[in-house]
Amino acid sequence: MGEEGDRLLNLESVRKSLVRQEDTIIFSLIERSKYPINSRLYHQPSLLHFFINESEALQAKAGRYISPEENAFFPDSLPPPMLPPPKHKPVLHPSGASININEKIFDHYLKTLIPLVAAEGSDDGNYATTAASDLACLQALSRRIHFGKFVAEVKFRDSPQDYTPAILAKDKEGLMALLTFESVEEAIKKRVEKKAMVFGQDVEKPESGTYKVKPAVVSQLYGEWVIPLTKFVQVEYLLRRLD
Ligand SMILES: C=C(O[C@@H]1C=C(C(=O)O)C=C[C@H]1O)C(=O)O
Repeated sequence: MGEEGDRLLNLESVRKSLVRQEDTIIFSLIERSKYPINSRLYHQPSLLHFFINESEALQAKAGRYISPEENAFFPDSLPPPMLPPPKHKPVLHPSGASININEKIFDHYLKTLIPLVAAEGSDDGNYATTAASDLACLQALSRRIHFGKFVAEVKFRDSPQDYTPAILAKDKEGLMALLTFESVEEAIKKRVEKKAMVFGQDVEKPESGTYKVKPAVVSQLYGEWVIPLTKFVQVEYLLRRLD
């Protein structure tokens, strides 16, 4: 949401941001698909872990985690920002800051997603560029999934009378039903598949039907993982909304 704060916070603007974030996610996956799995990067002690930790320390100093849209993968012991915190009124309920499901995201990314998008072959030695591309994918996915906090905030503000009883009753299923819009989800799955076709095609031979990342994988990624986790974040946020 940034500086503009409440004025721009509505379901339409939040959904628009999610649509734009699809581009970032798909392009980052296309970048990762240049490299094979490169599993040495993930062996203990993990070079990827080190790469993310050090990158996050640098970005924390530059103020990345001042933004409520950003959640670190290794939030413990990050250095403080060099900038003063923003003066505008926070959009989210303060307890939203305690929701961080990056461990889940990291785990699923490593185990399930990399094998689906990585290039053929097992190791090309490009560990640093592969790690940089893993970080880009992870940050884009994490931002999208944690954006559920903003979606939930908007939905709550639009109809507190519907959400309040379910929050007070800690009714997770009821909250899930209230915040779900199946037609929106179906449209997202179709759109990301189409984007993967357009962004990942061979522009010289579009008829070849080869894509840098399989469009079906992207729509599966959204349907089975990104959307369910965004909804999980929404429920977790709403449960704390009246604390
Ligand atoms: C994000 C929203 O909430 C839910 C989650 C969605 C998602 O993660 O893409 C889509 C539709 C809703 O079921 C929304 O309503 O836009």
